[in-house]
Amino acid sequence: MSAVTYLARALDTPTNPFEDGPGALRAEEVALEVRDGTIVGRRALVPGEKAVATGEVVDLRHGVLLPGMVDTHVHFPQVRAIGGLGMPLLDWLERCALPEEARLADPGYAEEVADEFLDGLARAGTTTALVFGSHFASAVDALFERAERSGLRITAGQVLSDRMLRPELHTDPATAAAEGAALIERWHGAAGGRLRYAVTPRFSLSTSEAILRVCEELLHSRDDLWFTSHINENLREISTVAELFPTCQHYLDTYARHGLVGPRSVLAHNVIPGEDELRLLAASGAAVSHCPTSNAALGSGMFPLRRHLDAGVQVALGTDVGAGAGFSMLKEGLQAYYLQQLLGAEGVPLTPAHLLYLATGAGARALGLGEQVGDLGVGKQFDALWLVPPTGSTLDTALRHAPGDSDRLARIFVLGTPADVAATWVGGRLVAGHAPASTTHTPRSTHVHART
Ligand SMILES: Nc1nc2[nH]cnc2c(=O)[nH]1
Ligand SMILES: [Zn+2]
Repeated sequence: MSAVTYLARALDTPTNPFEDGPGALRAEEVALEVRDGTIVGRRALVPGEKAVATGEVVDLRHGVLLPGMVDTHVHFPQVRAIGGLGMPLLDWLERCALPEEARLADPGYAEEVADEFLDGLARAGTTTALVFGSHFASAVDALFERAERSGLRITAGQVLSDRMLRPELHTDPATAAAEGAALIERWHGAAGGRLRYAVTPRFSLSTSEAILRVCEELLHSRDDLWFTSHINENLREISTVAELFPTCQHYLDTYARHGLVGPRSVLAHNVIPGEDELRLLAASGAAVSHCPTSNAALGSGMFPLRRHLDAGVQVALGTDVGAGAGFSMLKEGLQAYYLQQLLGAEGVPLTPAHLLYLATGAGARALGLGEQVGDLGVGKQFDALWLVPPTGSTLDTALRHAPGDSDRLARIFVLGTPADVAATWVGGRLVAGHAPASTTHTPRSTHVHART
């Protein structure tokens, strides 16, 4: 891949606004020089500057460029189950999610769902995702095969359970160990490290000690595998787990005592955590994936962000498709804002910079990719989404009349949808939508040759 210079009105958060304040928002008209997918140069432009670079130039300045979104919790098999409203978690699982997940026993069905799932991520501007896989090894293979072709950065794994779901979703220790080892061997580190494996018990409610011990063996079979599961989402779930694990101090202990909680662990929800669980999460370096639309849809509760931040727990965002309301991380950021507003004095006032960080840099760091992705600085991959709202749309109007950069970003979170994402790149490769034709500037000539 040769060098391309993108001219863009870029918004990103290279530092953490929870530490540096809303000043962490960087809003610049820039020339980003990208070579082999890496941003090798970044130069602020005088607004409206004309011919600015030699070589291939792509002018994106009639839209807004954001870093690619990082979704830290999203279920591959549930894309066709989105929109199941009116039920709390365990009823929703039984009546909405699990019947759909059982259909992925059919490899052809799983392949179709994998395509819809990855397409949904890319169209929403998501470039990196920690994906809750399928109970069926064949479906996990289908997901990784499609993910390899998609160009997206996918960490995923086989979901393991042996009780309380549906018989066809249950496994046994020997099968889980053999299938997990084969999937790790085949996929962990594939596509130049763009694909990684995560050991994934569904949750302790449906995963016995025997399977959690298999998770422990699998996780420690390599030194760089990932771990993800659910925790503390719903009161009935939590009380059931306490009955099933009477010797555990708390829900997190059911994972921690098998060595499953560490710096490469991401736990979804944690809506109703105990103080000792927050302390253990912070001490272990694990991250929590906050899934706002899912928590609201299932009536799970109001995420205690303040308590997580005070305890020093890493927090990132997840869509939790299909309990969540689709692939849009903009919608998750907006819902996170609403939840904290509704918490009043106990809430955390979130500025647009906080929302952008939660949807990009926080997820990158939670997934150990903070050096590679999460913002549009020199040395990072060109993982980006280009927002171009339809002319005359409300977002188009709102952006044209935004009084400042932070307002522009706020309006993107309030009004932006995947339909406004005109293009998505991963490592400089277009993975969704269309980019403008590049023009080639040669140092000698003054005219340019448009290239399709
Ligand atoms: N939101 C959510 N919580 C879960 N806990 C166990 N499985 C699930 C799931 O599929 N979605
Ligand atoms: Zn989930």
